[in-house]
This record gives sequence, structure tokens and C-alpha cells, in this order.
Amino acid sequence: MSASIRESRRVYLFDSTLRDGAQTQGVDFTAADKLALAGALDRLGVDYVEGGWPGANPTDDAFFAEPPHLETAKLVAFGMTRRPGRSVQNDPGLAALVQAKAPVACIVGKTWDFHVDVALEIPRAENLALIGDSLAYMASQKSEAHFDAEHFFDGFKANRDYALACLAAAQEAGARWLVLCDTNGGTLPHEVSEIVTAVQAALPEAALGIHCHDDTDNAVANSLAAVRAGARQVQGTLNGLGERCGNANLCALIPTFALKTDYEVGVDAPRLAQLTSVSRLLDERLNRPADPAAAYVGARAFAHKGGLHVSAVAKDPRTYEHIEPGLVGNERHIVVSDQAGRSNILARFSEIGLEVDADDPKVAALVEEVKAREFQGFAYDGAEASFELLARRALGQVPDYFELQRFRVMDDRRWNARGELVTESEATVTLEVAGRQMMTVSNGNGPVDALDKALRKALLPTYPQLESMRLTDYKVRILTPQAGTEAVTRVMIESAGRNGRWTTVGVSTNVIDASCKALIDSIFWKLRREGLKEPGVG
Ligand SMILES: CC(=O)SCCNC(=O)CCNC(=O)[C@H](O)C(C)(C)COP(=O)(O)OP(=O)(O)OC[C@H]1O[C@@H](n2cnc3c(N)ncnc32)[C@H](O)[C@@H]1OP(=O)(O)O
Ligand SMILES: CC(=O)C(=O)O
Repeated sequence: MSASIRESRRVYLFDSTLRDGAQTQGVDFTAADKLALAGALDRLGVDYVEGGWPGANPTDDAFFAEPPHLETAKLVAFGMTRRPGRSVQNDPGLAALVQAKAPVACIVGKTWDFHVDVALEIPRAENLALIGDSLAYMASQKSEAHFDAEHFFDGFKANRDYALACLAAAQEAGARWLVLCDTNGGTLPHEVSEIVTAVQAALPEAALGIHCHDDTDNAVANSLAAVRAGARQVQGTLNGLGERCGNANLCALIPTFALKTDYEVGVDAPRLAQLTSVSRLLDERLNRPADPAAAYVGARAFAHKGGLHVSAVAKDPRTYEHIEPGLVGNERHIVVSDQAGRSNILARFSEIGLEVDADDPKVAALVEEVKAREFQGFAYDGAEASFELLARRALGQVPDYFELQRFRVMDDRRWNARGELVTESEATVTLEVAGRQMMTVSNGNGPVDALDKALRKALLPTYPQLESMRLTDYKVRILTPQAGTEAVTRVMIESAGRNGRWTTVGVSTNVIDASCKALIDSIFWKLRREGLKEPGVG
């Protein structure tokens, strides 16, 4: 059975996001998160979903008491070998594993003599008994028992015979997979290759797996090296979540196997196209921003910025893309910045639906304007809405919805009669809208909030569409810190409404003025997106 596994090109994917991923600092899954992610992993086509450690915490107990229904993946419950001095029948950890409603158990055991001596503090022979007994018991209780050989690579380097004896004990006890773990993550690809090859020679009947940590940024490379040397199960996590620096990133490994090797994985083309959304689902569940630079699935993975790149991509994307982004559910993006040439601008025009003649002198003028503004500190590659306005203004497509004539902001910090510290901001704006001059005053939770409220108060009677708009993010960056309090400041504002989310930018030596510019761009973009073709027609 295992010899045929090794000879085949099929690689079995084992996801540990919900177990090793839960060991990431700052990650705290709820049972609902686990259910949602297990379902997504099943639909993606992984072979095993490791749901957690029953008996270790109430979330994992709840998850295994009412596990998700998985269509193709097998649910795995994780645990450790029996405690020294206990029989398998009397070990509470193994009892929790038996009770867990999962067909597969994965048992971690020590294979590094140093750990047996220092962490377990038991004779080395006793550890072999712990492994053999625990795997035999689990193999009798579950449809599959896997052995996670903890610290295998360090153990093999320190005491090859003992590390191999640990694997043999698990194999003889009926372990379906022997998973070689680079627990401390310090092993390099050439070492993984040599050691997996040596294990294959020593245990020719074993079905080997690999579990790598990313402490030298080599977890993906190490996993590939192990498979090339004969391993056929690969453990990893979505977005490389996991203890310390994380585990091998399945969002990189899955497309690499599927698109770049002749190994087979259970993720066919339609499933692979879900990869980006599964990766982002994890970040949504963790309430954290997705890594834009992530291989294959990051927002920048197929973003083209340099003029030379964009000009060639417009002719054929293969010039600067290693795969077609749609294969992994990602998309191409053309970025506009001071690295841009005419091709970037033309490509961005077509992305935002602008029809222009490539030889129109307005295009050349816009390239120059973008470069000049980026020199001042504007950043259009993160502020697509401001770029769109700039471009449409250059082509005469943005009505003068209103004109801000003046604003004044006052901050008040004082102790009230009850002895509490109070901070308040008040903004006054004067603007012309629909031929009328308006002056409004608003208080806010800080000067930008007050300004935002005063602007809306003046504009809402004419443009009720602004009611649905809200600020969702505000970032300030000092561009010339050497100038001290006179430094140039860049403000990026993210807004949201029924038109989705959009980002605008403002630059000034005055942080409130920079914020005001970004706010005004945000409002103009919203009004244009609402289809208002003339000022004052709300
Ligand atoms: C390499 C890995 O990533 S393995 C997975 C690691 N993940 C986790 O630890 C997360 C979940 N863990 C937990 O919730 C807890 O550690 C529990 C519930 C499993 C155990 O908690 P406790 O009983 O309080 O033990 P604690 O965590 O303090 O220490 C671990 C004990 O297990 C022993 N141990 C460690 N590995 C093994 C093993 N493979 N087999 C048997 N015993 C082991 C240690 O020697 C230590 O024993 P001691 O308390 O007699 O010194
Ligand atoms: C089992 C495991 O997570 C490790 O050894 O890293």
C-alpha cells in the first residue's frame, strides 16, 4: 500500500490551519470560524483537515462534538502520545481523541533523543513504548492513525538510529503516515532532501509526510524538496499561519504543485480558482488585512508598476507574469505612480472604463502631472479613487460639484466641572454649492471628524447620496521627517458606501489641510460614481 503511494505522483494535502495555525500568536479561532474554514478547505479540495486538539480547550471540544460535514476531506483530530506511567486506556488525552467525532487521529511523539531526555525526562526505550502503544491504540479506534514525528530532522542529525527507531515503532503499530516534522524550522532544503532520501532507504515500506516550519523562510522550499525525495503527504496552513514564523504556506504550495509540477493534488482547476478567496476568508475571519505581497494570492501578486513592465504586459501578460492570475482566482492590476509611462496610464484608463485616443496630448500631460504630484508626495498606487478623479478631470469629465472656499478648525482640551478631561473639535466650513454660499459648523471627535461632519452638513441638502458614505480608515505619513513640525504630510482616507470602498489621498505641510483634500476627493468620487453629471443636481 505505502510502496504504491510512494511510487505514485499523487501528493496528499494535509491542512493544519485550525491546529498549528491556532498556535499563532494573536490568533484565536471561535468554533464558528473553525466550521467556516473547514468547509472552505473541503471545497478547495485538500485531503485532510486537522480541526484541532480535542481535550485541550473548550473551543476544540465544541468543534469535535459537532463537527462539520465534509464532502471529500477527512477530518483529523490531533493529540500526543500517552503520558508516561499511564496505559492508553487510562490516558485522558487519548480518551478525548477516541471520543472526538473525527475518522482520523494524528499523534505527535518525540523523535529527538535530546527532547526525550530533557522535556519528557524518561528513558529513551520508554518513549518508544509510548509511541508504539499510542499509535496501535489509535489505529484500532480510528480509520487512520498518523504519526507526527516531532523534531525529526534535528533528531536524525543528533542520533539517526534513535530517530529511525521512533519511526519504526509507529510504523509497526499501524501508522498510516509517518510525518517528518521540522519542528524548530531550522533545516535547509538540501538537508531535507538528504534526510528524506535516507529515511526512504531505511524504511522502504513507509508512506512519508512532511511538516515544515518557516523559521528560515524555507518551509515551502523544504516541503517541495521532501516531495521530490519521496514524501507524499504535505502538511501546511493557509497563508502560512502557525507557531512562531508559521508553517509551510499551502496557498503557495497548492498552485505550485498543480501548475508547475507533474505531481497530482486533489485541487482541480475550478477548485484552484477559489484559492484567493479562501486565503482572504482566513484573514476576514481573523479580522486582519491580507498580505498584499503573498505569492499567488496577494493583491500585489499580479500588480504591474514599472513602465517597461506595463508596456509589455499590455502586449502580452506572459512577459511579466509567471501564471495567468485567474487560475488562482486573483486578478491583474496596473498601478499608476512615478514609475509610470504612457502605457500605465492607458492601461489604467481602460481598467476604469475610460476610452481615449492613445495619441491624445492630454495623456502625455496627465503622465507629467502624475509624476509631478508623486514628487510632491501624492501616492496614486494606493489611492485609486484620487487617480480616477485626476484622470477624469484631465479629460473634462468631473463637474464642479462644489467649491470649498474656507475652513477653520478649533481644538479644545479642558477639564470639565466634574474634573474629567474633555477634548472637542469644532469645524466651520464655507463653500459654494449649486450657486449658493453655505456656512456650516459641526463638532466632532477630533478635527478630521469635525471637518467631515461640517462638509456633509453643507452638502447633504443638495447631495443626499452622501448620507450612505462613511470613513473607514485614516492613515497619516510624515514624508519629510527631517523638517520636524513643518514636515510634508500625506493622508490616505478609505471611505465606504453602497459603491464599495475607495481610497483617496491628500498632501500638505498641514495635516488638517491634507485630510481636507483627501476628504474632498472622496466626496467628489462618490458623487461622480453616483452618476451626477452636473453640479447641484442631487
Ligand atoms: C510541535 C507541536 O506543535 S505539538 C502541538 C503543540 N500544541 C499545543 O501545545 C497546544 C495545545 N496544548 C495544550 O492545551 C496543553 O499543552 C495540553 C492540554 C495538551 C497539556 O496541558 P498540561 O497537561 O497542562 O501540560 P503542559 O502543556 O504544561 O506540558 C506538557 C506536558 O506534556 C508532556 N509531553 C510533551 N510531549 C509529549 C508527548 N509527545 N507525549 C507525552 N507527553 C508529552 C511534557 O513533558 C509535559 O509534561 P509535564 O507536565 O509532566 O512536564
Ligand atoms: C507536530 C508539529 O506541529 C511540529 O512538530 O511542528
